Amino acid sequence: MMILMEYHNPVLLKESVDGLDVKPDGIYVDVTFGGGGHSKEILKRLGPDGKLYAFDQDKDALENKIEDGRFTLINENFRYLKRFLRFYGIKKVDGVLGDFGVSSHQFNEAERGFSTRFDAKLDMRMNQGDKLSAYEVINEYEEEQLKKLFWAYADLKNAPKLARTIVSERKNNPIETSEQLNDLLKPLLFKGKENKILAQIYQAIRIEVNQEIEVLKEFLLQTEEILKPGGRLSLISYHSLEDRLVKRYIRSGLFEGEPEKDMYGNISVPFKKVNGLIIPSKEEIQQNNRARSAKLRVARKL
Ligand SMILES: C[S@@+](CC[C@H](N)C(=O)[O-])C[C@H]1O[C@@H](n2cnc3c(N)ncnc32)[C@H](O)[C@@H]1O
Repeated sequence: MMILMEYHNPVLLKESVDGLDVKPDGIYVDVTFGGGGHSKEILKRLGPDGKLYAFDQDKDALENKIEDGRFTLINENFRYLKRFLRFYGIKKVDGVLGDFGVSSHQFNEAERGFSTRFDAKLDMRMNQGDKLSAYEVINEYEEEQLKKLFWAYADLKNAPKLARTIVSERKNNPIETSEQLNDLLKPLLFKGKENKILAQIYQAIRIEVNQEIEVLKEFLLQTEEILKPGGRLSLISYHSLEDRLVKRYIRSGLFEGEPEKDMYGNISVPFKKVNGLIIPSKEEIQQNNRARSAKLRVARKL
């Protein structure tokens, strides 16, 4: 019997689309289209004159394109949000939704190399046309660069040892597959926690390959420019680095430090948060394990 795997089961669907406060004739952007779960929900709430633009850098997502005159799918990185909206003649929008990270489809396709569960070539590119893959990170990065990324993106205490081991192994043999990488690193990981730590290491490599932190910052800065006053930002993050950037940006329009006060002690900020942090219910996590680390933040453009 053939089992058809779902492309992706949307996380915090109702809560995140509620966060957009969809106006029937509004213009919205879903920057992480994937299987189109959030996009379909936005379209349901839009009237005949509404518009939805969606981005996904993975060409596999194109197979989920929605046939609807109000919908446009753009196969590009959302770091070019403003540029591509301008191409379609759009300067300002009513809401932007982002559901970051990888889709279940990407994670479950062995040859994409995102999962520790399969033996595959080291890859992890969300955009199959990108030059940098996990192979280059593991085989060509300096020991110091590897150490830094294991520290910064996975907070691993034994980052120096992991980096040293990788560099010494690849002098003899290139590390080409996930099985080779797993076999090399597992003996260095805390007994009983190997799989969990390995998943953190993979996530750190994935963040580097897809430049996720830089891309998120570039994207956030553009949302401030393209949202109309009162426009909504509804963003779902899956790891603390991402969530911290989103939280700080919503609070102060900055990624670090505090905003400057004027002579009266007032600060000028681009957004106001709409509610506190929203996380999935126990029921949602039971039905969809991928939801377990999700954090939703919603803000309104001032
Ligand atoms: C968690 S999935 C989104 C799932 C989607 N909300 C749904 O309901 O099916 C994230 C998607 O965003 C895409 N993506 C991640 N970062 C991206 C970026 N910087 N630019 C464009 N697409 C990106 C991934 O390729 C993936 O398909």
